[in-house]
Amino acid sequence: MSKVAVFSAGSWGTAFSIVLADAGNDVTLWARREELAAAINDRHENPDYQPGIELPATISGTHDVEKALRGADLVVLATPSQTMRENLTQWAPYVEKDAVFVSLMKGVELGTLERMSQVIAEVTGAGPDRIAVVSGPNLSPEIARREPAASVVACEDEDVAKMIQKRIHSPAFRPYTSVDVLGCELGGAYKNVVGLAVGMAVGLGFGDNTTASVITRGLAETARLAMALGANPLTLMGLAGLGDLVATCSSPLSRNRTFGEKLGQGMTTADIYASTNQVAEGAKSCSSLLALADRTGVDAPIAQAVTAVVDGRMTAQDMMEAFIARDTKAETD
Ligand SMILES: NC(=O)C1=CN([C@@H]2O[C@H](COP(=O)(O)OP(=O)(O)OC[C@H]3O[C@@H](n4cnc5c(N)ncnc54)[C@H](O)[C@@H]3O)[C@@H](O)[C@H]2O)C=CC1
Ligand SMILES: O=C(CO)COP(=O)(O)O
Repeated sequence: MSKVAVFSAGSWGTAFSIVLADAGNDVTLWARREELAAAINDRHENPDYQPGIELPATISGTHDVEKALRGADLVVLATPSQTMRENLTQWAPYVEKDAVFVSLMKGVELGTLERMSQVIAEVTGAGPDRIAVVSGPNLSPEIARREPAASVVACEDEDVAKMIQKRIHSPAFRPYTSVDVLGCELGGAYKNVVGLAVGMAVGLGFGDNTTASVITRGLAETARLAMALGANPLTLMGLAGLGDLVATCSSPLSRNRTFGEKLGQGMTTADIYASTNQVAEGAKSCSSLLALADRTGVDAPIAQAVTAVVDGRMTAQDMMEAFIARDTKAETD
């Protein structure tokens, strides 16, 4: 059986470990806390992030980095994007020589404005044939319950994408291949920002016309930036673009949409952070995506307004009014 190391035992790392185990892999799930690794081994459950879900026997927990990585030919990364560089710098010396990295993360690093595949390349020196991303409409509680879903595995080397596709195709999880790593990563990161804006509209009490308008203009904004940076426009119409955008913006399970809803109801960013232990990537990546759009010369009104609300410089109500009042233009400009 092939061994996969998964870092770490949060919501998505745990749910994806179930996919990997169901697809026939031997999974070692690394947990930051020893007690959580012990619960995974003793109770076959992750009580903190996927409570009530029985984990397959082929998933074992560990707090030992070296043990997790020994013999693993796939290294799956699912930590918050903003800590990845620091985390991977510590883990990289223990990674097997030819192991392939699979990023599940949906964020853009603050400061460097790098996508996660770029951070992985920089920290480890791995080439594009050893770096893949998996992205799509994959809300982790539904995946953990084995509800049917599809996703995209992207790698610049199509043969590697195909190899990973086989390794993660389970009875409930259907992966498609792509070579458009950039398009998949930007789709995944941007949908979180749009999810925040949609959540704000919901929190303000607005209905489906408002949310559909924000979702659609959000897709236009995502596509504008992604295409300017060289992505395939069809990627944005696919599972890692439209698919994930729809899932995130329509589901109360989305942490980004929920974060936005709380902002819409008048909570401050600091209060929302204090109320959850789970990551809402868009609250950080809104400003890195905005900076990336500025650097690329692309208009990004949603990222701009969401950043202002998250930073406490604008209210959600003012954001919605500003969207409507913007200079009018052609839809496809
Ligand atoms: N939960 C979901 O439905 C999905 C999440 N993702 C993406 O996966 C990534 C991880 O998200 P989740 O698992 O949902 O987050 P989470 O908040 O549920 O779990 C985060 C994990 O990272 C660990 N962690 C937190 N801070 C850390 C640090 N400083 N150093 C090392 N580890 C740290 C936590 O202990 C936990 O194991 C994010 O980029 C997210 O956008 C992608 C698809 C689906
Ligand atoms: O990426 C996700 C679904 O595909 C999860 O969304 P949230 O991070 O908003 O919960």
